[in-house]
Amino acid sequence: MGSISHAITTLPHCHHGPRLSHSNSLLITSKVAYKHKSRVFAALSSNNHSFTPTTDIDLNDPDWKTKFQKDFEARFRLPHLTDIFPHAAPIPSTFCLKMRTPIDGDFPGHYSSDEEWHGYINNNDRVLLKTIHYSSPTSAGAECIDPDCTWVEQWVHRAGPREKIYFRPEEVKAAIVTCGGLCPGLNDVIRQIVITLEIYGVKKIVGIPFGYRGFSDKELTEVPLSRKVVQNIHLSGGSLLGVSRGGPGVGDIVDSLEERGINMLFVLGGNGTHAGANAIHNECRKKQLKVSVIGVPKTIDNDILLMDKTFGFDTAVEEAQRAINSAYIEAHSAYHGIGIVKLMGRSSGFIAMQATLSSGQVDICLIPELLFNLHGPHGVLSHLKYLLQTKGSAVVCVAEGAGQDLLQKTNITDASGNIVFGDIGVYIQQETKKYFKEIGVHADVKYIDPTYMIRAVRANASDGILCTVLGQNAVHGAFAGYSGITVGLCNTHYAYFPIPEVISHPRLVDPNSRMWHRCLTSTGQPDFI
Ligand SMILES: Nc1ncnc2c1ncn2[C@@H]1O[C@H](COP(=O)(O)OP(=O)(O)OP(=O)(O)O)[C@@H](O)[C@H]1O
Ligand SMILES: O=P(O)(O)OC[C@H]1O[C@](O)(CO)[C@@H](O)[C@@H]1O
Ligand SMILES: [Mg+2]
Repeated sequence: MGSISHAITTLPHCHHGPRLSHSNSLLITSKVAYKHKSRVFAALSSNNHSFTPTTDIDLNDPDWKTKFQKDFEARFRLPHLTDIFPHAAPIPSTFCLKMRTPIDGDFPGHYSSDEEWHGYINNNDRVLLKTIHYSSPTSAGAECIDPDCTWVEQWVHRAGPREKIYFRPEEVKAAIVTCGGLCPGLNDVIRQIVITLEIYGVKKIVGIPFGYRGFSDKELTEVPLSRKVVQNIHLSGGSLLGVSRGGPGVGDIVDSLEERGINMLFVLGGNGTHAGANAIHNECRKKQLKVSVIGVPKTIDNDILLMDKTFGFDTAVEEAQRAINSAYIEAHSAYHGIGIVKLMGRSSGFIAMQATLSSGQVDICLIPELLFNLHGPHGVLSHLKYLLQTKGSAVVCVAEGAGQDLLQKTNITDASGNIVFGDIGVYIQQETKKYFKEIGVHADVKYIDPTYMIRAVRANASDGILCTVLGQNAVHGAFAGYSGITVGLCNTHYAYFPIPEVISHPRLVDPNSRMWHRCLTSTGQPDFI
């Protein structure tokens, strides 16, 4: 490890660099990381496509790179039904776009396939996880494994239809469940899963109402799904099936799967939902059940690791523009106007950052990843005073998880165990009013909280496409025999990931990334510390 500490001591210090908020230090798990926490955080943990090795790397070992890649390949290997059913025999895929006239009746021994069709993905196809070769750990947003930033290819599995499948469509009962909070695009994904299942020839498709709770609540009954039922559901926001937090334990869910005869489960949700999906997958394995559990990441917060973005995020950013623009108009039209907009983002400030970048109307963007002071000579309030003096008005965009250290802890959790935050938007509004009154400067403060309005809208065009492809790939993954996996966009391609790899911690905005620097360039804000 000597070489690492040498490299780290030669790193230049950024005098105006951002102070990382407390949550970031929790992410540092690798041996490499102990040496220089904040830099390695930037190098390994938070970026789009970074990851932290589970095993220690001995960089003095001349073979470290090969070992690293072997470890990586093993970690990203997709769990498959043949792991527990080694003799499971595949059949030719029933998914073929060349001969797609559905066969009437009940599968008379042959499926609509065409051996000449070349539309399949080979199991050995891979997508490159990281595409930038950083030449120095000091490069903005650098993700390096060793001090020389050695180029190490990291490949993940390409998503899509396989030539051989491990389920006979007539033996499939597929279920879809949507959990957690709402997110634009849920209906688009449900719709596409149903449509694709039907193309494979599946007839039994159901929706589980109101998240995992639908597995245990006897009052709630399965929703039969078909192309006809889902045809137009993407035209509205929300979830056809309903969502919930909390609910039954994994054992009860798996018992319910068995009782209902469900052997394909599509789970749409965020970190918590995916943790649940992985536990369901593991329990099914333990009980030797031939069930495929496939996740589709759903979070407007965009806090799932390794993916370009999650569905609903683009729509959220777009919708946030309306609130920011209103805040700007209000602030700009008032004498010494200050507009404050709170956006979602429990631990990740992606919506606030991107909405700020996109609007061009924000002067101060506050995210959970970075500590800030409200009061004091370098605090937000003193900068607001400066903005009123120089520009006449100001707009603040704050993520809901930002500045929680400034608020009284609530010690309240929701049904899923997530901490209920104090309202940072209201707090900033109140403190701003108080501050300007105290210093005798007029300020007209307007506060906008559009959070639930943003989450409830239907997906925009770009999310509509993302949802469509994710939904289709979820079904391809299940028929291919995988389980305990999720699907995501990776450098513009679609990939399958083992669930634990994408939820080991929430993906965060990297304060050393170019994107955050661009945001700072756009707002012109200082560090508030
Ligand atoms: N570690 C876990 N293991 C098993 N199930 C979990 C776990 N964490 C959460 N769940 C279950 O997953 C469901 C959704 O969790 P949660 O409310 O945290 O939403 P989420 O999937 O993270 O989505 P969101 O992004 O909206 O927060 C709940 O029903 C919850 O009980
Ligand atoms: O009020 P609810 O349903 O708990 O949802 C709020 C949470 O949902 C999220 O949008 C994640 O889905 C977070 O940003 C937010 O904290
Ligand atoms: Mg969550």
